[in-house]
Amino acid sequence: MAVFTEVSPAQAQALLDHLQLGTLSSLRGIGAGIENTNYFVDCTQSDGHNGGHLHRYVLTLFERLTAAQLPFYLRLMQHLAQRGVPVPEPHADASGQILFEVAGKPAAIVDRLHGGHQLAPDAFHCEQVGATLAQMHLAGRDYPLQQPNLRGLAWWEEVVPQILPFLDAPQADLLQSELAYQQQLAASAGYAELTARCFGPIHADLFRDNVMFEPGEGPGRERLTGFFDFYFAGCDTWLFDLAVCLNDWCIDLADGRLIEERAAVFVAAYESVRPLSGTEHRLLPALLRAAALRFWVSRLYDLHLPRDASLLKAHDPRHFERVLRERIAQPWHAMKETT
Ligand SMILES: Nc1ncnc2c1ncn2[C@@H]1O[C@H](COP(=O)(O)OP(=O)(O)O)[C@@H](O)[C@H]1O
Ligand SMILES: N[C@@H](CCOP(=O)(O)O)C(=O)O
Repeated sequence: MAVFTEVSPAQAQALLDHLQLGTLSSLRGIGAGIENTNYFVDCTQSDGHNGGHLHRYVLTLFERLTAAQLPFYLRLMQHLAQRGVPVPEPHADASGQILFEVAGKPAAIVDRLHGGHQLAPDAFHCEQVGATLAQMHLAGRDYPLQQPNLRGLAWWEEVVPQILPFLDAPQADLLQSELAYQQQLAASAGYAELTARCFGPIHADLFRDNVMFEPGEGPGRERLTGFFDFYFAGCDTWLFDLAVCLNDWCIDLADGRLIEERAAVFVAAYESVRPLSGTEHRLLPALLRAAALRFWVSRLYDLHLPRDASLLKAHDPRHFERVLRERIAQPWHAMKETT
């Protein structure tokens, strides 16, 4: 069940009319979401010939985020799309508004990306995600809105004490010691350099299920069509975003081990667009630990302290416990480009 709020064709058409997007031809609820209500919306726009062109959009009704919280995310998508980053662009009305109300919920219409997820990525997929991630970071540098990463250190400090009673002793030790390690890191001169120079809007949740690919030329040459689901975005170090990606795109999901060849390709592609500084190279192992901790904490929190009437289906926290233990036991440095 992922359509939490029903939208009628008349309600969808009213929004399409307001945005001058054409005539509704199909409205289908999307089953995959766990957080918002999403519909695929197809419509035709008359060009005076052949019955018009088909345009494909996604209508999202926000079930958790409020109208006050949404501009940071939606304006970021608009900002990035207008700078050529492949992300769904929210459609604006004649006055420039991009946030509307449908069936009593805040709502937006964005472009539909072509293709589907690649849940078993190879080096070619990682190369494309790495390069596009760096492109996105650079394009976000002049984004004017500010919001911290709401799943960053301050949030870990707030929720770790609430989670600890649910853990066994080795888990509690690991959680506390890793939090202390990350607090020290955040207070270090190297980290201050990252926040001063290598910082901006990040996606912060760019897992395999938040990127689309479509078939390309030749077998195994799928082409990236875009990043989506920006609703954990915030301002943080670019290196944290890279670490989140490496911990999902470049690991063996069975045991959390980093697949070093794939990670090296990912980082090299990223650096082909934005080279990492010496400090970023030095701190990558620590940020890989931070990125593992972030999702271990959120998964523990969602499992043990679900929000009232939560729509979330909790993911398995043990996966990111394994990833964290791996990153501590086997720190990984990307080779620094020397050319
Ligand atoms: N802009 C988009 N283009 C194409 N498909 C999309 C787009 N946005 C969402 N989807 C589809 O809807 C599904 C659910 O979206 P998602 O953002 O993950 O929902 P939720 O936030 O509820 O988890 C995705 O897996 C994807 O198939
Ligand atoms: N990627 C996170 C969960 C975030 O949910 P999403 O489906 O909205 O991306 C995790 O794996 O814990």
